[in-house]
Amino acid sequence: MIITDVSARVFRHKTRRHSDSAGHAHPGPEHEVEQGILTIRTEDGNEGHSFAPPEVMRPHVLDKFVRKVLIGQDHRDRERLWQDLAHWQRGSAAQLTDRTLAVVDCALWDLAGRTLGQPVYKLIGGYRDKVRAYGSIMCGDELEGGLATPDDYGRFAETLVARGYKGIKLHTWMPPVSWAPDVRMDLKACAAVREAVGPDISLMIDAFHWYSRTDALALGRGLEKLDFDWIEEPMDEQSMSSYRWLSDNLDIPVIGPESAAGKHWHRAEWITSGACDILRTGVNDVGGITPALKTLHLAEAFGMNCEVHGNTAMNLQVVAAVKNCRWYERGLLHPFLEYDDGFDYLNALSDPMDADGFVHVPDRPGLGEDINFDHIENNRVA
Ligand SMILES: O=C(O)[C@H](O)[C@@H](O)[C@@H](O)C(=O)NO
Ligand SMILES: [Mg+2]
Repeated sequence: MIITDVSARVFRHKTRRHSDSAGHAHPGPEHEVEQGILTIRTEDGNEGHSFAPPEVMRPHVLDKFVRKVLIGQDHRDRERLWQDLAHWQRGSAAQLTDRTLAVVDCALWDLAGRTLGQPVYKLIGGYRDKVRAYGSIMCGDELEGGLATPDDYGRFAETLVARGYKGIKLHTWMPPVSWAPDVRMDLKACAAVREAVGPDISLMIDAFHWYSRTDALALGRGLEKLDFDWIEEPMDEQSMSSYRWLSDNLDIPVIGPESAAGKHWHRAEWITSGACDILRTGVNDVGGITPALKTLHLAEAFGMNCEVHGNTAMNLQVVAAVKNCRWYERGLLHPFLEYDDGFDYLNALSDPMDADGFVHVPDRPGLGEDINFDHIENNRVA
């Protein structure tokens, strides 16, 4: 049970996903990128693993903070280990981030599951073994036949419904797209999708994240006419009062915060201030599975749903362990990419979806990732 080692490996894998200057993903030519895998090992030889960008588990962070908290401790004491790391953030000169807390917490949950031969959601307390997915479309682009026009979105939405999705979220056009942002174009894309899929598919938007209050209001009013289920991150989430103002002035549910710092503590303030109608959390956004569960349970106490941000095994395990979350966010999707091809460092998809749009939680232990360790060793860079 005692943790004896915490290590990071960095390896290369191939992908066609590229990040733009705002960090949003778009398709491009196949290239190699670096990925990190954190491994926590105990005295009896059991291991837990979690993936994250290499900088999140760089030597300085592991040496100065993570190893000092974990080594010699009982790996089952996840709550205390998480609290100890979270308390060290204040005095870490901003070097110990929520993303590092997340990868450590996820590796500890994976370790617990692999040690006991159980999936994480069963350790938490399972609620379901499959969950409806919404297709989360990439931000718009200027690629011919990609997501360059409202009709492109409409055509792609038709293919997603044919694949089985019963919900679709549009990330619309944002800079560095040359003419973005544009509320009218956002609404044209949303109208094209509603026209293409009909009234029975749930639709949501995740818009340009820095609209003014009046632009966000105009967008929301337009979406109400298209019967969208929620409006997400149309303004800077650091202005909670702007979201309270928007929620007061719109009928369409406002969801958030996704990217605002402050973990479950700040999300409690969003609830009590009336800044959102649906809460939002994400394993990477709040520092792990442990605080993501705290956020979901907080929302439940207020009679609210809380939607979980992002795909990947760790978010699926959390969604499978709660009732007050309608969807699993499956993406990001684009006409030029085949999401079901997965990654070359995993032997199987962590979020397989059936023809009815249900994602089935893998019955594998821990986070449920079928890791290709040969690929990792054969492509190591550190
Ligand atoms: O901002 C991004 O990187 C993407 O939009 C990403 O966070 C996306 O997954 C999202 O916002 N989902 O809600
Ligand atoms: Mg979002």
